Amino acid sequence: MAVLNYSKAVVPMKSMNWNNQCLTLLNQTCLPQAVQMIECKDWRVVAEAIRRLEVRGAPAIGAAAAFGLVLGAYEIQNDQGDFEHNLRLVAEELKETRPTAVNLSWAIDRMLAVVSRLDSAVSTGAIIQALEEEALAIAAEDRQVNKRIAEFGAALFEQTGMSVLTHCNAGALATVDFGTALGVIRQAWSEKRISRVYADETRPLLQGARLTAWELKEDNIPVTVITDNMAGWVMKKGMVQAVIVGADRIALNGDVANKIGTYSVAVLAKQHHIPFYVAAPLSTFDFSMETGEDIPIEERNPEEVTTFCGIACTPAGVDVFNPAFDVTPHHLITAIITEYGVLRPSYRNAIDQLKQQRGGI
Ligand SMILES: CSC[C@@H](O)[C@@H](O)C(=O)COP(=O)(O)O
Repeated sequence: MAVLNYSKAVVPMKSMNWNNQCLTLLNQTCLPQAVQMIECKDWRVVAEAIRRLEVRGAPAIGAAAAFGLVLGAYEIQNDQGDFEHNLRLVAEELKETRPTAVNLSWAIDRMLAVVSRLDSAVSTGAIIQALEEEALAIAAEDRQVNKRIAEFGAALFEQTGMSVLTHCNAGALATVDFGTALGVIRQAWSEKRISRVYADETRPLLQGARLTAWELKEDNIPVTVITDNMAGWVMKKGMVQAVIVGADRIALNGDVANKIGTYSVAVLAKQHHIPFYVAAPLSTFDFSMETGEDIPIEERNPEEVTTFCGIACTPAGVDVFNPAFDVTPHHLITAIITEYGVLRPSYRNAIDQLKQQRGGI
């Protein structure tokens, strides 16, 4: 694995780049202290980067895994045995890197569907080319989708100069570019509808304090970082007029899995009569899941909780519970902003209507 350190001036704020059979990832575990790129020429490096959260955020891990599969295809092209069978083994390993964000399996399934559609007589080289084109399409579409989400979402902020609260990081880093919740914020800021963002620090891995604050500062959007336990007081004092977050998986009834702590923020927003918005592309919807009850919740290494910046902050050997996500029930969600428009309760009906309009999804 090659690691490159960049000066700030030459880094476009994009989470990844594909060039000449190499996926370059902006290493998010190093931010904000260092801007470091990881060069992935082996699909296993991509898989490890997803596991370690070097690349993270639902749409970003989907796109990274798609490029990972292309790297896998290049590697196995001269192997003994059936190419498609071996490709599916790589696909399975990539899919298993993180369980909650459905964009990961969505992207891998979309890649495999390309292979299934091709004539069986087609050469391995042509299959790889088709896979590479599909991965590039997934990445390119992500930006366009986020721009559409941003336009629909910004219109929800009807006054000028509003303050909003966000949790975790649903920005350019968490997508290929621009972001979902932070995309809406970027757009609303440019239209002067939003004047300040409160960023929950988002324990245990500080995606809010490290990543959201970094992105917003780079864009000169005023941001105030608060610790997670301050959100209620900030709402009580009337300091925020809306909450907007991203999502990792949305069930048919509108239940939303997102970074641990999102549920608490939604409960607080309800108590303070503050609208709670979710911004997510259709690739984050899991149409096979009736409710959020069935969404698999990733549990991560206890060390993420027992240490802070590498220093032990609990007694050795203490029991730890470390779910990376929680599920916010649909009744706490004011609206879900997608690239096809704003969905309002009942989400089941709204999703059905969307399906009908699009002739299936
Ligand atoms: C547009 S990103 C939406 C979500 O993926 C994001 O809010 C989130 O929960 C990310 O969790 P992470 O564990 O950092 O991958």
